[in-house]
Amino acid sequence: MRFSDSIVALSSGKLPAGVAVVRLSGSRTRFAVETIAGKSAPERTASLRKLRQTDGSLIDTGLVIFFAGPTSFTGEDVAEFQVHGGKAVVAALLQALTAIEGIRHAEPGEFTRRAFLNGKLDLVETEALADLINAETESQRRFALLNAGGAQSELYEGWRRQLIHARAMIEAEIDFADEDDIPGSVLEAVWSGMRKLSSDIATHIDGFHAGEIIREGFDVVILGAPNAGKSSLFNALAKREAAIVSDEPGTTRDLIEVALDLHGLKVRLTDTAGLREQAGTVEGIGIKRAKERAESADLIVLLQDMTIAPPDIELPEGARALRIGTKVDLLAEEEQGKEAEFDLVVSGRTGQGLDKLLERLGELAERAAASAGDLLPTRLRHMELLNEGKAFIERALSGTDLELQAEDLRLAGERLGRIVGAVDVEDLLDVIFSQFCIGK
Ligand SMILES: Nc1nc2c(c(=O)[nH]1)N(C=O)[C@@H](CNc1ccc(C(=O)N[C@@H](CCC(=O)O)C(=O)O)cc1)CN2
Ligand SMILES: Nc1nc2c(ncn2[C@@H]2O[C@H](COP(=O)(O)OP(=O)(O)OP(=O)(O)O)[C@@H](O)[C@H]2O)c(=O)[nH]1
Ligand SMILES: [Mg+2]
Repeated sequence: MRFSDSIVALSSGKLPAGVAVVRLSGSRTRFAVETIAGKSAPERTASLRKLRQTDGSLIDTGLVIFFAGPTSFTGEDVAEFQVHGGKAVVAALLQALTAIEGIRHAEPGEFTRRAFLNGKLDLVETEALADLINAETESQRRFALLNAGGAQSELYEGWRRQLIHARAMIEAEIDFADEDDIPGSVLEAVWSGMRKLSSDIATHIDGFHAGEIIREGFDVVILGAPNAGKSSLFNALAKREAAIVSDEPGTTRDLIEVALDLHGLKVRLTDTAGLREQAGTVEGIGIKRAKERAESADLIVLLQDMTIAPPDIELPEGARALRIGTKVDLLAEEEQGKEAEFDLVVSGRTGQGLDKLLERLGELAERAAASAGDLLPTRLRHMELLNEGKAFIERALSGTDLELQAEDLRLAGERLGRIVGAVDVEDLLDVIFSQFCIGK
């Protein structure tokens, strides 16, 4: 595919920085390198050059790398200028490049969009590349890298090939039905293959939440009566004073969230308003939010002040909870039998039990998350298409008319093709590429 404009952007991060990478892609690339760097640059080799404005004045001395299309990231001619990472240096270089006819600033994700349109990446790999750039934890990085390398795409392409093969077998049966040279067992094998495929897709779909835990984080909500010590524990785990602590019951009203990295997994921890019946308007809203938030949590950490009688707190049905006794530092020696009533006891004041709690949270997150090599749907977009595809396979399986059954398998394959972008996806591209930053 040939685009009329060449595009340029700062591809490295926030300035000032040690070094900045300015990337250029498109048919004007060779000319731009000759203009700015004085002469052409050798392919895929860094050369140190004086970079100049069109009037001959020096912008910076930097490294230039040229990648000839189609064997480049975008599939077009690409050049990179690695310059000193000053704001004015980069501004002057971008100014000089965009002053060249046919070169303009890139839009967010536009380099990757060109890579996709030139067949360098499919849609699932593109989404995984966005995840890789946003990865903050080890598990996010490994998961994204696997899919950016095409593992998830290969799974879907394999399923699509099976569907195409099954259709071919059915078409042959339709065409030669009276010739008796296609044994009946061929169709039997086709349908048993489709039953297996449908169940493989179902298993794959079931893994979505495990993948979501890697991508979005394991969702832990702290609940308890007012003054139970929720915010104190929350701050101690977050290692900063993110929430206000006071001896006044009803201090916290809004949901407050921090992200922790436990065992290489993202864990989202939310502090909430203390649950009680008698509360003012604002506190009442906070309590409603706390309850709603708890409904969708992966884990509830239920806190109870060990020095007072246990309040009556109802957890959402089917919720997984850890019961934590707080303020253990205030417990008299003769009361220590109480500890047996809890999964763990802690003190936000002395720090007792915090390491154990973090360890437990990490273990539970690990258990709920997918393991590194698992292939899972990573977007609701995939889930919708997988569900639709599976429904078509099931309709084919329960059908009786070979023509209609073959058509259902075609529709199923079309849905899988939409996931990787092998069939018309024009309508999706803007959504997907807008996830990227400029320069990618
Ligand atoms: N300086 C720099 N570092 C970078 C990138 C970049 O664009 N520039 N990348 C950008 O994201 C990543 C590396 N990804 C890349 C992927 C493909 C090609 C490429 O030239 N592909 C050709 C040739 C492949 C080959 O020779 O093996 C191709 O696919 O045809 C380059 C970088 C990470 N590091
Ligand atoms: N001794 C002792 N005091 C604690 C401990 N944890 C909290 N406190 C005290 O208990 C009071 C309430 O603590 P918070 O952390 O604000 O309690 P909360 O559960 O967030 O309360 P609300 O936001 O009002 O629902 C404060 O005075 C804290 O200093 C603890 O482990 N030991
Ligand atoms: Mg609080």
